Amino acid sequence: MTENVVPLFKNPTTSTDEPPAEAAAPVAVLSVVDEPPVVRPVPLWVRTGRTARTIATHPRTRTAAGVVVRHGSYVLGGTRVVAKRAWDGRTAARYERMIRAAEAAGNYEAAADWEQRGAAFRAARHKRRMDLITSPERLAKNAAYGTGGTIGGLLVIGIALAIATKEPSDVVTPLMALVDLIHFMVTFVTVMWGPLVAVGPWVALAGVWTVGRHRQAAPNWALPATARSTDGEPITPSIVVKALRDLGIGPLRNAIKEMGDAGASMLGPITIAGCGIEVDVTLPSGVSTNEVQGKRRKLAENLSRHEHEVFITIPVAARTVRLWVADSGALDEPIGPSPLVTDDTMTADYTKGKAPWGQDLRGDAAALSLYQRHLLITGLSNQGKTVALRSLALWLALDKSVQFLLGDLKGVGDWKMFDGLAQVLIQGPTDEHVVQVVEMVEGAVDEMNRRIQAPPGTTFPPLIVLVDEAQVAFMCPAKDEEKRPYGGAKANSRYFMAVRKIHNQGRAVNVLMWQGTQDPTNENLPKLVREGAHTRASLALGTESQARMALGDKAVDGGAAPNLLRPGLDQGTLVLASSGITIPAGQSSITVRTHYINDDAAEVITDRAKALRDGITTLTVIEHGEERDALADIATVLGDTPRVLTADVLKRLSALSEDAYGSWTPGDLKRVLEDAGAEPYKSDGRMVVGRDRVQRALTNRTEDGSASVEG
Ligand SMILES: Nc1ncnc2c1ncn2[C@@H]1O[C@H](COP(=O)(O)OP(=O)(O)OP(=O)(O)O)[C@@H](O)[C@H]1O
Repeated sequence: MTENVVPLFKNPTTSTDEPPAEAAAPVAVLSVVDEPPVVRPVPLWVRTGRTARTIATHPRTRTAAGVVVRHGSYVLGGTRVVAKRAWDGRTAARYERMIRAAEAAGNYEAAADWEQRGAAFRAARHKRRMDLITSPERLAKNAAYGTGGTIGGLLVIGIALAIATKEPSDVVTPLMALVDLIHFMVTFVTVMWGPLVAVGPWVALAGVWTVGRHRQAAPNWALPATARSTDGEPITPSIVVKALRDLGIGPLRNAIKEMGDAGASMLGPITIAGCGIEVDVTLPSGVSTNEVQGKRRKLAENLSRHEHEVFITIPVAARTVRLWVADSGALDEPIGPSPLVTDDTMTADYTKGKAPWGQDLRGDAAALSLYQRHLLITGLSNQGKTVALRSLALWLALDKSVQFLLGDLKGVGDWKMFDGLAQVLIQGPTDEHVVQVVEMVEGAVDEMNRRIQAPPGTTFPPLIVLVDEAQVAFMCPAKDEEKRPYGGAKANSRYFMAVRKIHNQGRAVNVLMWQGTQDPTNENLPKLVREGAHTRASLALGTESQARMALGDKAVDGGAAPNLLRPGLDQGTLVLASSGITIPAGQSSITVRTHYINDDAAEVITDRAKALRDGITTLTVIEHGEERDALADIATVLGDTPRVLTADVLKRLSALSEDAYGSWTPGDLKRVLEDAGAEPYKSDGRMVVGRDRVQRALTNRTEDGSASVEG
């Protein structure tokens, strides 16, 4: 086997099988042993220091120190509190403090009131003191009368007893019983005095310790971990005052210091509001409401809450901010299902009803009126915009008079349940889809114009023109044959102009524009379009400038902050500025946590909505070349003018409907007029169309509509 082994080393000197020959022979090995290193002794003071540090930093030492400091502080703090209470009870200190607090808060009326109470207290105290001067004499007299009376009374009882028992010695029996009682009490006190003196101070100590413990009167580090953790702590007036004091607003801090313990006088009552509390704070003069609003995060942290759990709004009262503070973590709990899902008998009323959308932060139902209001919902991607917009449409669909034209420029099926319910449903993200959606919106503009021209008093069914992911339309680069862009925000941009027209004039004739858009910028959501919406809602957004785009400056200046919602965590929570919802007085917006209606539930609701209507065939593409009555259109463009040049008629026709007449030649016009018996004729050497001829032809023409044309 050994011949098969290939050595891996040049001259292997050892083999695993045979030990080397020299290893067998004993060899005397001399080796140099290094001197052991000289270990210098550590000086005593260093060792002592180290030991002291080890002992001082040992967890047990720290725990022991914490216990000692904690309980010592409880006693000291409790003594301070008890002494202060006693001092407050006997002096006018409380009144002085309240006067200072009221003055610091700028509330001079309250200051005067406290001053009056203080004066009354002093007068009463003075009277008591004056009474004391004459009291020893009265006390002595009273004692003499009392003793005499008692002895007299006991003697009378003794005489009655002696007569009854016929035993003269019984006269003093009651008196002797009193003497015995006094003797017993003296003996009792003598016996108990020692233990009382020994125990008394300890009882007093325990009393002040309990007061101090109750007030947590110890440094934070010395408190037990459970008391130290302020997470989820209920909000009390002193916590709010402390949080405000530590906001870093100089005048506020000074005013609160000045007020001392009376700082809570700045606060209104703390009331339970939904899953949190609400309190109004009247700020001292010199502190503005928006200074406090600007410190939301710090205030939240001072209250041991996350930023999104604290809302600061400005109510009607002057110099007042309203704080809403959520119970810790309460906003992360889901809200219940929508009544649209739970109540399958629910119907809607476009004019008078309100869509059940969710809950406000107070936990009250948040319902939105959609009557004659254009709508805009924005938010970052995947925050619940489509679901929120769809919830409104689902409710409104339960009013059978409502019609929908629907463009979903994402096209992944979020709106597919509206097939068979909406008049038009375009779904898809491409430029072709945008073209279709633009034509759909332009169709709504035509409908709006027809409605506007209808006789006064005509009522119109609500027509909701809904475009989800509208930013795709604004950003679309496609142009039509005349080089007019479908997207963009120029004067000739087709989507932009159509939306603008509906915004300007649609409301009164119930043609309403609803748009959902993502991550707004000036490019994908032009200013005029943002501001044309009456109801503006925003889910979580990236920045304050986006919040301003979404909701407008007024709402953001009033405290609306969708940019502070947490993307991902606050899905479905939106900030809303609208006259269609009840917003607490003085606030400019309201935060709504919307119900989540998933696709399946949405389908159930649309099935109900479809059952309310006669079958609707939904168009999924816009048909070009609508049927038009050419002769009637010619009469329309002639108006009141007796004769109009054929060239001008052509121009006016193509302005009326580009699709139908844009490609017409003079020959086309001539043919239609000749067919109707109203052929053009020459006037002053130029071809004209005569109004009377057209009118006569319209009157005479047969019912089969021979003048209709397809463009
Ligand atoms: N009210 C709600 N409550 C809780 N979660 C919700 C709510 N609404 C939506 N969500 C969650 O958010 C997800 C995204 O919702 P949705 O599709 O409406 O977002 P989006 O903002 O329209 O997104 P994109 O802009 O990307 O289309 C849903 O799948 C759901 O998980």
